[in-house]
Amino acid sequence: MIAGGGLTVRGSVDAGGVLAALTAEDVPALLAAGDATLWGPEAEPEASIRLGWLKVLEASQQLVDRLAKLRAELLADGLDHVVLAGMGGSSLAPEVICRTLGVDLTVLDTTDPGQVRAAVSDRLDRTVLVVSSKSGGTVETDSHRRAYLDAGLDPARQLIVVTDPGSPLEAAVTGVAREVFLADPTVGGRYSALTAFGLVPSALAGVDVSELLAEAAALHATLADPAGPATALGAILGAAALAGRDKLAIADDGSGIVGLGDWIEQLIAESTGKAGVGILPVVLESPTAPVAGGPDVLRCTVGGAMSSGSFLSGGLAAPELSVSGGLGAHFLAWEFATALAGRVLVINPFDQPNVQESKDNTNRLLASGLPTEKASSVDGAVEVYGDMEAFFHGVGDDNYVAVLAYLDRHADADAEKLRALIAERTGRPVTFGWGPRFLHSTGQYHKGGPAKGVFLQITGAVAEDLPIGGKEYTFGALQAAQAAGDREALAQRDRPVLHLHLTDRAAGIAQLLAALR
Ligand SMILES: O=P(O)(O)OC[C@H]1O[C@](O)(CO)[C@@H](O)[C@@H]1O
Repeated sequence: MIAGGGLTVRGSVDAGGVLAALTAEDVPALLAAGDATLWGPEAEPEASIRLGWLKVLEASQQLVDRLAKLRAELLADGLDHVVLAGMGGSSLAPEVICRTLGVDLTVLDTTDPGQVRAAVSDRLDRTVLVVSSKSGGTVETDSHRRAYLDAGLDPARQLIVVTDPGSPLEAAVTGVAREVFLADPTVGGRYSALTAFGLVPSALAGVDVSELLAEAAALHATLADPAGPATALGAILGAAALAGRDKLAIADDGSGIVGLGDWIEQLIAESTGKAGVGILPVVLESPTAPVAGGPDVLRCTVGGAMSSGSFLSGGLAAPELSVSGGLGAHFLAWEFATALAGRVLVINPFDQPNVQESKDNTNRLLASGLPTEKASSVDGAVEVYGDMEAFFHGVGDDNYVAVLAYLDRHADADAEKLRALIAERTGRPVTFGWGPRFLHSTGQYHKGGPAKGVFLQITGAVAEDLPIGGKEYTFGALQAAQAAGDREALAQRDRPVLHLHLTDRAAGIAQLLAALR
């Protein structure tokens, strides 16, 4: 057990060799000091502009008063419903923070027309829209902003923007939005939890972010120590992956932190899944949910005060890793550990070289139109493009299955139950991702990580489409092009993809669940 800075890491994995090597080369201290050479010469140019998360806490602390003042002004104006439009690293942290503290925040990270329509028509007159995008060029986020403006949102009163200086979004909203927060450009999206990207939406929704920053500061003081908990975590992740335990099953053990697994998933999958290696996070519904897989899985519990020995039965009966502490400490520790694991795996943890492929395919399909495909078979509300039996029979002992659901994560929430059922049926680790959200997370790993994935893509009929102001395509067309674009990207890599289209979403999901049971 290693404890310090408000975080405790317990692990039964033999990480001694990796830890000794990291210590001998002084890596924890060098990383804490922001040394950009740690990932080799090829990664150095990117790393040299991506280590700002190690020294951002002071600047973040200075945001606290400004945010409190702005929140008070918004409330005085009758704006008490905060909506966050942002993908991946630009929304996952605020979602965890607000859910954990029971603060109401609507997160929009989808192109599903029904889900976007439901958000836009919910309390519009009381809504403050926070549009968060580092690059300022992410199509989903740009489309959300357009949808709200189309619906009549007054930007001078109701629009707040978080972006990097000089982005096209900054140019588009300066003088238009109520307030623009310019973030630190030396912090990449998935490392931005403790910057303006994590803090602005959370504080405006009503979270006192000081506590989060204090927890992170306490952990920060331990980073350079080779005996510190964040280094232990990084050494365990790296050593396990080197030894073939490259799936990280994550379950919350009842700590009250809600959704941390989804944030960790993006951080680890997008940071490590490249050059044919990587760690695949498998987010479980609970410690007793089926994990599946064998010695390739590292079982981890996060967030709680319960010790690993507390688990007597179920999926994570004997977690080999458990991490407990406050949310601020978790954020910084996992970021540090991921950067260390990147060094151990000899990859650049700050780029996402394969995310662009699906985006390029999407753009091409939006311009040229979707290919016409004919269903191989139709069963009730499910159109099958491929061979379902062959797909499931083809799942081998070294595969993982990724369920990719381009659906409404609220209205079609039952689709998530497919994960555990498919894990039980195939005996292999199964991930579940909502499209297009996962494209900014595990999507990098699917294309850049080990070629071991088999992919079940699910799309659904659109009852009522939604136009996007200033664009020739609708949300429905964008969603369909994203799904088709990702199918192409996977097929180009010879990965098996089975596409199911639900002509009636509720009936189709119920049918799939019944078939798997
Ligand atoms: O903040 P942005 O630039 O809109 O990007 C959103 C997300 O998309 C990615 O850049 C790539 O998928 C993520 O790393 C990032 O968090």
